[in-house]
Amino acid sequence: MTPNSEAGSETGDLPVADGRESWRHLAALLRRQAAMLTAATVVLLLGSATSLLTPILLGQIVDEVLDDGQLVDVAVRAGLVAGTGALSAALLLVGGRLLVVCLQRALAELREEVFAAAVRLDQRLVEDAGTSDVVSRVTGDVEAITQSVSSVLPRFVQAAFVIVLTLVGLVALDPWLALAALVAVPVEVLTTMRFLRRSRPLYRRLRREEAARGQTIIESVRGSDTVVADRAHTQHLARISLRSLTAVETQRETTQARNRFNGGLNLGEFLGLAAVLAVGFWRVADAGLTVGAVTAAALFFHRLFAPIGSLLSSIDDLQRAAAGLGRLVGVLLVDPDSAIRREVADAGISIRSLTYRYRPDADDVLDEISVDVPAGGTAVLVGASGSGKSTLAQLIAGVLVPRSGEVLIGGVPAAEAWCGDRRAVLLVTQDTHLFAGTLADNLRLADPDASDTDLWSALDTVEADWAHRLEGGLDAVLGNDLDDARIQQLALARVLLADPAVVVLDEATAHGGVDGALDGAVDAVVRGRTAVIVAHRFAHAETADRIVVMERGRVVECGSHGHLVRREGGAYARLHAATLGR
Ligand SMILES: Nc1ncnc2c1ncn2[C@@H]1O[C@H](COP(=O)(O)OP(=O)(O)OP(=O)(O)O)[C@@H](O)[C@H]1O
Repeated sequence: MTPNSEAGSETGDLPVADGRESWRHLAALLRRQAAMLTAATVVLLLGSATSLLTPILLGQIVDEVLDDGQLVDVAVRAGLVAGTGALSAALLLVGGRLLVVCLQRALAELREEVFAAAVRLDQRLVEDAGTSDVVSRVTGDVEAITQSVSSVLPRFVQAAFVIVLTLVGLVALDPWLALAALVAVPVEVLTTMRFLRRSRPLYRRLRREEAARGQTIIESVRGSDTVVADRAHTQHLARISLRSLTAVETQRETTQARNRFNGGLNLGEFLGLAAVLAVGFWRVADAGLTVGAVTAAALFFHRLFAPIGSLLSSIDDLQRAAAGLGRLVGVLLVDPDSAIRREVADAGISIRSLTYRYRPDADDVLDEISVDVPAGGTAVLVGASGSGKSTLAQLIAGVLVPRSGEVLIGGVPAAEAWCGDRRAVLLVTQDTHLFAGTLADNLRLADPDASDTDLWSALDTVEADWAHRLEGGLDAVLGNDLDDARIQQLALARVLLADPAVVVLDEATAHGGVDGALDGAVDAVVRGRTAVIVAHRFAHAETADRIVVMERGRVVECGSHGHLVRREGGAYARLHAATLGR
């Protein structure tokens, strides 16, 4: 990973690309749209050039009127003003649209790359940085860039073209008038430099603070059970308020900076226009310049200001987009292959003195856990909601990495455990997700090389009889009408296809309902592997090698069903009795 130059300590370690890195990436994406980009540039240049004719024609109309010219000449020129105005508007519209299309295409590619990289990120890095940091990059930052790409950038490019061509026109009309117009330049430059110096760090701070606020909200919602149990509403609300207030305060500072910037721009415009009119007065009196020419120059200058204002105020949005781009490209800087792979000796699980907290400043949710599951054995985790079962399951699956103690699969840390070219351990949760595509697409995520026969065999093993009734079979496009239990069956079929040595099922049968419709599928998936099952019912506990009973992040009992259920007053016996009594 490249060093993180921008991410603050508050949001951990996800890198942010610097300007050069972001530009290099953007340029590579734009090169793929070279033809359309060239067409857009040519059309925009033509549109800007055509728009220059309007002030010249209006100046000529002024001279015609002052010289008592023919009405028909005035009318012809007025017609030309309307015609060139319409042509210029049409060209600028078409050029702007072309530009938006190629920028949107480039952005779509970037978004796909970033999304693909985000889902491959090391979970520990994501947790350290704060989940909401990743989420805000693929949502808020993408939104800031999309907005710039769709409206700000085309406006910026158009404005830049109009400014350059208008300056050329002004010099051609009368160099003294062009010189007078330059009075505005130092005011504009100083105002802009001051604004850039002030706003750049402000925008970055704002994005960080918004991410931190999002993270606090996510944590409070995720841990709502504990918040309610500990009666910690007030503290959590206070933390959210504090983070929100900090972000609002920074937002206020950015608005203030922007207002000062706009005031500076207006002052520059006033000084420049006054100078052009004063010099124009002198040039008409002493150098024989026509009133029409000075009118054209004043209009040129005035016209210059709309694009200058638009260009300079676009800088504001472009900076926000640039900050977002740096954060997006930063996700691409994380090397997904940096994860260490180590071959496991066998499929046994060994957990030693494991303690875990989600954030360095949070409380421990697991405390000194030590459990062994021999290769091929099954352990069932039971306990009240919030006791830490899912956290332990994720640590065993290597999705989370211990902060203290160890979780070993076949002698190597779970997150680094591989069997040949596959991960040694796989986690299935109750979060059912159907991926867009066909039945085969949903299954081949686990093994892209699986044959149709392999897919049918996996489906039959998890008792997914419904798949045979689908029109189109494996090529049937799956839709929202597939219920959660069926989607869960697909997840279990994927385990068979991925064929890991160790499987962790976190409430993976929850959608099977109380009658245990998925129990047969789970038995099939567990057969021949080491398994850890987080159970919401006791179906698998009765046949498991060992049951691990958890309370408030600790293991309070461990043993077989027969042994634990007979322990009078024991935690498992109580849970079991409570479930039967339901
Ligand atoms: N991503 C997270 N960030 C912060 N805290 C979390 C996160 N996930 C869980 N927690 C907290 O960790 C503690 C243990 O939660 P965990 O989900 O592991 O328990 P559980 O026994 O699986 O509960 P349930 O049966 O309700 O799923 C709880 O206090 C929970 O609020």
